[in-house]
Amino acid sequence: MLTKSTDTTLRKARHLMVERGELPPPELVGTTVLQSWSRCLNAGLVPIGGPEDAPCLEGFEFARAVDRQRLLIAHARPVMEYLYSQTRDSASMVILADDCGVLLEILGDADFLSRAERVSLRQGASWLEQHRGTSGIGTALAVEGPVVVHGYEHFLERHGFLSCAAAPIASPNGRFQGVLNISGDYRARHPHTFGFVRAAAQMIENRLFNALHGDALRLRFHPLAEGIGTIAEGKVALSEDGWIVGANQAALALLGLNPSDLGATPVAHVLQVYLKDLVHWGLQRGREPMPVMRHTGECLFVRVELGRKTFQSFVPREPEAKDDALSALDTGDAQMKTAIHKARRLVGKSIALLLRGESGVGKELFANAFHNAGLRQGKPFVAVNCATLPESLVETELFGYVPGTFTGARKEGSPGRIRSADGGTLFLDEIGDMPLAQQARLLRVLQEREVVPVGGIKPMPVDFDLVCATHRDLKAEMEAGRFREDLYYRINGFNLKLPALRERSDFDVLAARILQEMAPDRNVMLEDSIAAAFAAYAWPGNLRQLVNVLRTATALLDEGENIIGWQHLPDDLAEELLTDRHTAALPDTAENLKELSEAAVARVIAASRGNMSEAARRLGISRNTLYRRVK
Ligand SMILES: Nc1ncnc2c1ncn2[C@@H]1O[C@H](COP(=O)(O)OP(=O)(O)OP(=O)(O)O)[C@@H](O)[C@H]1O
Repeated sequence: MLTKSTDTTLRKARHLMVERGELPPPELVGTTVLQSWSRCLNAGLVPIGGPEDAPCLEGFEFARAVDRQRLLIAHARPVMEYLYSQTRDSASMVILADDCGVLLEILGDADFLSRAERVSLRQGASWLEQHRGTSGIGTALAVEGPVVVHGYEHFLERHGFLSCAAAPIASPNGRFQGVLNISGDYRARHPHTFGFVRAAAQMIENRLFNALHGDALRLRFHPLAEGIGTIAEGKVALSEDGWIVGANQAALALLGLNPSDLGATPVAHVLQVYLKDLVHWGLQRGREPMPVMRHTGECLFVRVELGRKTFQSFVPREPEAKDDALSALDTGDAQMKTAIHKARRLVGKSIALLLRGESGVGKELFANAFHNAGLRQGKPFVAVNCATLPESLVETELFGYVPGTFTGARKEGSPGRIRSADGGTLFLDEIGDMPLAQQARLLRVLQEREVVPVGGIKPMPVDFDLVCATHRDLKAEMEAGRFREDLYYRINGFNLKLPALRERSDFDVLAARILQEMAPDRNVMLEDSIAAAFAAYAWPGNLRQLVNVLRTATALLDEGENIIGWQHLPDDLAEELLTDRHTAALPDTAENLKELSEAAVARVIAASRGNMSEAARRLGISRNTLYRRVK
């Protein structure tokens, strides 16, 4: 608290106190100083003369005091060094004292330090009011707030050459842990010192808070959204089950709590909000402040900061056998497993996901599963194929338009696909095919999180998770100048490559699962020779091609029939399969070729339903040769 006295009134006030032993009237000296003088007189201190016999810790006792405040010292030291660098050569010193007023650390100019030494401003000395009268450190501890004590406001006459600015440092548990103080020659008093000290004390408090609660879920709040991040913001740390375990002074005041309430108050007792809602908000909205009502009816704006512990305890950890939408895509292939595992870790983190992979590998299905595995499940999943949109329509389709923008447009305008994804997930398939002009516009949307519809001027806020997909090499597209570099980095928060079907090791399980989904009551299976041919086939159209083939074959099954044979396959595919031309990765050793050719012969015989003449014809060899081969 700043004092109000001038030199003249202060001289009068001191005269009354020193000469007559009376407390001066409040108009002569500030209340803080007056009350401090009163405490000093009550403690039996005499303002003039008197021996310098106040306590000073030394040796083991001082070492113990330092040890008790190791954390405070470690976090205060860098801040003190910064303060000192700002006040160097100004006949002053920066002091850290503990909660008992014992000076722990001192940085200062050599000349001033020796003057200060003479009045016991040295390590180990206690500067509690009852020991050394009114002073920055002692009075800040007594009033539990920041103070300036200037010149002869100090109770003891011999401290009159000092000007002190001090601010208490609260611990992350809401109690006072120490004091930061700058003392200098009173003639060199600088008006900014007080603000400096208060800000520095808060820096130390923040460092302590983060050191103790950095892993926990933290809330930063203020009655005004703009107040978050300022010196006046409240800050609390929550335990994994939602109890308030740490708070700064502002938080205690804003929530009407005492330090003893910490560890004994669930957040839901002071704020009308559930823990899970705070976590969901943090996951979905990041730094955006959440309006939350106090039980007393006032509104606070709360920024949720999710620490490491939050992710471990609130967000389901990556269970291997998790039953979510992504797990449905796991049919045993190691590459897919890895992709699913990685994607699951990204769920709910608002990181733009870029899916790479050949056409038809299931990128859209994967994106949809990613959406459904997260907290945006139930919100829109909007897929846009950038390759199939006519260039002239890309803009209006994506960004929407305002009424009356062009002839033939809908009277009421259109929100566009991006705004339709608000709250959910936007999936931009074949992003590599988006025209350059629209890339620039999309980039703005992603940066600003706002859409300006075609023909409009008013930006509309949007909130969505972004998943993009491409079968193109976007880096090559960038180098060729067809894809914007800045957009590439925006959409590529994390990229995942989905394997081509021919690279997958789980063909049989995958095919069986697709058949099961297509005809849940029929137990449809592939004839063995077909299963073998399918497993070896290159599947240029990937899952899309496989799904189509299986759907057609299932449709061609007679009633009561449940085995898909060669007759259920389209001719062109059967031929491809039989000629082996498109089989995947042919092994190159003679032995493997022999095995392969035997397998092919066996397949053709099976496809010919054991009819050797037909098999020989299909293979282009005589019946006798065929018989020799199969002997
Ligand atoms: N695991 C799966 N199970 C069943 N069907 C699947 C699976 N994966 C993909 N499909 C089907 O394959 C087809 C192609 O999938 P999708 O459209 O997701 O692939 P894509 O890679 O996005 O294709 P493109 O890049 O050419 O648009 C879809 O009909 C989809 O339903």
